[in-house]
Amino acid sequence: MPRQRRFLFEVLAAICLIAVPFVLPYLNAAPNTVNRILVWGLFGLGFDILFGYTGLLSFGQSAFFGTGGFVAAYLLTRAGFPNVMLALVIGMAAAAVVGYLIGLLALRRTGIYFAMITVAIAEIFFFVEFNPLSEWTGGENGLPGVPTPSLNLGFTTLHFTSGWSLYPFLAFCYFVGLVLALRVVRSPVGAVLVAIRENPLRAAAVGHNVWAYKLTAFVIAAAYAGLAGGLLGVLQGFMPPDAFMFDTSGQLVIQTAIGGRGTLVGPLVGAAVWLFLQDFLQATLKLGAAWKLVLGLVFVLLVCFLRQGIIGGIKGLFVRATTRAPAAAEAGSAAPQLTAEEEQRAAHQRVQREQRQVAAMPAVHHADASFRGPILQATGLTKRFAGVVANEGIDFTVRAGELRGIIGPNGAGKSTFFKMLTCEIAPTKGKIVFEGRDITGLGVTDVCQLGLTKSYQVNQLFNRLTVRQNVEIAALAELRGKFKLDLLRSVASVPGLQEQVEHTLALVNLGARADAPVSELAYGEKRRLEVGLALASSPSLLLLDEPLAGMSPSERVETVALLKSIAKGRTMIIIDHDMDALFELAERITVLQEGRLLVEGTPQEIKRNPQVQEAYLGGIHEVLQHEPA
Ligand SMILES: Nc1ncnc2c1ncn2[C@@H]1O[C@H](COP(=O)(O)OP(=O)(O)OP(=O)(O)O)[C@@H](O)[C@H]1O
Repeated sequence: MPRQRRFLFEVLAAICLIAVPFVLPYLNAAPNTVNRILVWGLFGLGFDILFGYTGLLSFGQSAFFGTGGFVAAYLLTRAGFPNVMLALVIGMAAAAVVGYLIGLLALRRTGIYFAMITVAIAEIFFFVEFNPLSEWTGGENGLPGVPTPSLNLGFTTLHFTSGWSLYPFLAFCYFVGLVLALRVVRSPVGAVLVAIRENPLRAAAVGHNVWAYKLTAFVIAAAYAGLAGGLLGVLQGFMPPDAFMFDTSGQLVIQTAIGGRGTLVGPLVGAAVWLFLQDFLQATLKLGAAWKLVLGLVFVLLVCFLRQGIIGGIKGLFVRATTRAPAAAEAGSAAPQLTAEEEQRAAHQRVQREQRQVAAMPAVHHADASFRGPILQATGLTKRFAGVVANEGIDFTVRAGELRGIIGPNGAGKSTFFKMLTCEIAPTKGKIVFEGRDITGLGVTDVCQLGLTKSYQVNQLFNRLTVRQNVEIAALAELRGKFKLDLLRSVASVPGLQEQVEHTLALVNLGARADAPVSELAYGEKRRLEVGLALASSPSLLLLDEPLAGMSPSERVETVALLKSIAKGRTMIIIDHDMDALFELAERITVLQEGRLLVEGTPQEIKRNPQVQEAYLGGIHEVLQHEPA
């Protein structure tokens, strides 16, 4: 969200919050219900950062809601603490600390296992609150007598007691929470959280410390939950034991799904639907306990017909309307249809234009200028998977500035070799030295940060983001390091980011497609973006795993031309099955066969090598075909 739009959104949110006590009483809305919606909305802001933005579905938020609530309530009711606001902040901090400790444990697992751990944690907290800690928490009686806040302005004191009188205090807390959450999701940290939701493997491979960022989201969500828990006690004048109940976590998940995840205000809207419907079904229609049945049906219908939730659905309609309008305008002034020949000429001119642009740009490099030896040296590299020997005793050296090709029949162990070089998997035996440093046993993130990365054989993109956002994610890792808590700055204000993104887009010839979502790209464009993600981290050694795989002949021509221009001033290793392309591109070729290094040499030597022809027996033709006449 650009800065002006975010500011407009904040002003609109403030106006809505101010208008509520003037409008809703005319609609017979109970102030207590409105206040509860704000508390749940605040609770949901943190949860949405965790679930909607980072993709971590936690069923354990009640643990933090209860912790914050009971710590604040205990201070105010039993410890004689005089300041309500400070007690709320201490409760929030306690929930954040507990969130940090629980996160250390829960984030060791992903997906359903993570969700299961959070369920167990919620249950443990519920048990602890009712049993060993009941003396402090009041057990099933909770903690009565929680005071309401007041604000001394010097000349007068404002008392926020109950109903509409408490509303301004809660609305202010929600507004501050919303503004901070908006800052977080628009910050570089927010961009990385979305990348983790979309493709954690690639987020780690481009150099982000995925685990640390997940922990950050977990702690933020716990802090919001803690503050909301404290406010619940203030709102009710009593801290209820059910704050810790699993139902609380479940209700939060459902409200977020109803309102729309990944929207921040979705949980507030979901809470409004839930609580107004509850009031209406129970108080007006007198349905008694059956209100949950009706609410359940509403939830099922919403999930079936409005999968993105209410706000998500509205947002979708808005995006469709605003993207259709320029498309219609473009259609009105559509360029005349080109013939195939004209299209080919245009493509050729485009490549030449991009190459000229690239040549004019300074190459951004990660390389250690003081380093003089071979850039990469692998010794005795071996990988065994149970009974399968994928690589065996490979010795391999690449000098700085070289463009090396790797070929080998299917299953020869090429991709496994790349995975070991980038530390995606650990070798069973052997050693890897990069720029004079032993990197054996490091992780893929650290190695990328050192300047060694790869593009994948099967695209690993951030599919629901635009081309520009994809490249930004990779560039952010290079510019900010693997972990940085710049939570309150905007992505656009990261120094050097825009230059690096534009440079990379030009390198892979995607400048014109920068704002297109990945899902709208042609296959060849996706392959180029795959290379772009690796390039955006300015590696000193770039590995490309089958960059031409699956491309049409014209896409191959275009991409080979791009690879040539990318290769200038870089060190690259390319695996591909396209012999023509590789013999044209590489200075030296390494041939793998059955996991071992068969031979190494110039393209001419490799073409003539009888061992290579033998290795490609099934494809002997293929190698011979490329012999000069
Ligand atoms: N995770 C794994 N578990 C078990 N075996 C594996 C694993 N990864 C690779 N292999 C095996 O290791 C061998 C080498 O596989 P690898 O993918 O490295 O070959 P490749 O030369 O890249 O093949 P292709 O050209 O088809 O991509 C194959 O026999 C493969 O089945």
